[in-house]
Amino acid sequence: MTVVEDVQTYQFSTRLIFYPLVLLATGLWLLYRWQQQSKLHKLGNKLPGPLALPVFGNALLAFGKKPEELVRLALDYAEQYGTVVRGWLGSKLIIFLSDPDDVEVILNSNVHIDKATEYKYFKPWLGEGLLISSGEKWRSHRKMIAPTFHINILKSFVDTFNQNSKNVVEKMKTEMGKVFDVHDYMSGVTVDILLETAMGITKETQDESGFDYAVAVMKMCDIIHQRHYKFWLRFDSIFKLTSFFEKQKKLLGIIHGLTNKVIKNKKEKYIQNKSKGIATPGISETISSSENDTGLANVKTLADTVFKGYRDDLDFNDENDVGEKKRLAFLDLMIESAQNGTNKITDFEIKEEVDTIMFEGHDTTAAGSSFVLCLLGIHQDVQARVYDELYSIFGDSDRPVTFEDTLQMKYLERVIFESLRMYPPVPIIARKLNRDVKISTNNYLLPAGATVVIGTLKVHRNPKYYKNPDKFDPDNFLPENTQNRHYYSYIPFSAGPRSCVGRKYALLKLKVLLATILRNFKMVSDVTEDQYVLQADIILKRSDGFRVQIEPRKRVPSNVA
Ligand code: HEM
Repeated sequence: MTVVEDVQTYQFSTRLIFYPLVLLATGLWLLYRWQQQSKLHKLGNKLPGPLALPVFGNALLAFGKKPEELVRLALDYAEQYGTVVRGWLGSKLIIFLSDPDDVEVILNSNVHIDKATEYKYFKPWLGEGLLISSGEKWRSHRKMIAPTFHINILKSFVDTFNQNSKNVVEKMKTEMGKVFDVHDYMSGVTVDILLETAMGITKETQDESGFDYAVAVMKMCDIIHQRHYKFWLRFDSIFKLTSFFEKQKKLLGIIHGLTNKVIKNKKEKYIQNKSKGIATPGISETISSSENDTGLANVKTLADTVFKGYRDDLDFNDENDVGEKKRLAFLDLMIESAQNGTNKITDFEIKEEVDTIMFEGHDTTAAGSSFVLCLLGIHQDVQARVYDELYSIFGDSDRPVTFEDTLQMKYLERVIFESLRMYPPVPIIARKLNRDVKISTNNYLLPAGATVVIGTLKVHRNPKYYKNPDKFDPDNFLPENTQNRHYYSYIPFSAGPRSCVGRKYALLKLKVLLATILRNFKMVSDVTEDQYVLQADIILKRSDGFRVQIEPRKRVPSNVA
């Protein structure tokens, strides 16, 4: 090659690189200028938050971080910038809120009820079930599903809660004297309970697939969580090229395998019964009359005070009980509605709702109960008080828990509430703003198009509402401390029209399950709370594992033991 040819080749390859680079830089600059002019950016940039880079925004802050490091990062920013923090994920505006007044504006609204676009990663798994759906579909399904967790239906579940709690106690006995992860046991038992209660699948027709299901759910949550904070995984085209996609396919095979089997069994049973002229058994009649006999109708629980200001449909459902309706458990109602056309729901929609309830109904309570057991292992004085309360109700008897007993478990209830305060199983709630909204902090105007993220963990640790917010203290829920507290300073179940439909189910189940475990075992833990490594997955977990030990419980008051 001659020198002239050399120079020509060099000039040609330089142009080949130079011009596309200029074009790309101009494109990015124009995009940046356009972003700066838009209303979303103008209003977004008035909010406090870390310095954002052109085009990337703050996306690189999460780069290379492990899930457990993200909790610390989020809390540090909240510390630095206050109760309103803005972040840019590229051109996407994310606003973190943690002041109860601001939280109330969003959660108590009938306008800002659409879930953030980030929930779309759940779609291959949950479809458009209640957790994700919006508009008329959400409204009509919520109206149908919320009453299936009516208090009268829940009372009929108490025997099943007892039986399964006893089963898990038997299984846990094999761990005596060892350090073990109690979450494994709580996952298994909460899946079994859901299958038997909400889904109406009897023990005889269950197999071991419940545990595989629970493990698959945990792994699926991890993939979805990674898609939230690793921005390149947000693009389906890139995600499909990664190993996560293949893993997700396998996990969904296990998860949907179980839910499809559950629906198929139930449907076959319904059709069989129908051909024999047998109607699906309802629930209300027997329960309403037994409740009146014991005079329990007016007994108020801590939940009645704490959640009074939530203004959701759960209390309305209970207080406006006509008493004569035939009540059906969740899946019975879905199947019957689809078969006889009383409520408009297709087979595909039933599947979406079954997947949603199976997930929301087990993983949350598995985390909730595991946190309580670990905390009691640390706070022996609190555990002794819980045990004494249980002893005063049951003495040394081994009898099962009744619904009436649960109404007397006042201290255990405070312990559960305090644990849900410090370690809320659902650590964030995210909404998409379809309209501009003014919040009370500095009268900020949050623009339509932004994603609002409510950091429950932060809301629950506000020193204005909790004297020692980082200290585990069940007395935070003494009547004198709850009476005048801002309702939205405690939102483990969210609040307003999109609050958790399973709240009452969860609290009743937790009482029966925990009471049974604590009547049989003393929890011990040598891990202190400041050693917990929290992982703000979809569900809050300890990435160091829920490690505890158990000792056999002597059935005598704690000061005699
Ligand atoms: C300790 C246990 C539980 C906690 C802490 C909890 C918490 C929550 C929270 C915070 C939400 C709102 C989520 C959001 O807006 O992104 C929610 C929604 C929901 N939960 Fe729960 N939950 C629990 C147990 C249950 C149970 C046992 C069930 C069912 C059996 C259930 C079913 C649902 C459903 C279907 C929704 C969606 C409601 C809607 O959007 O209309 N949850 N839960």
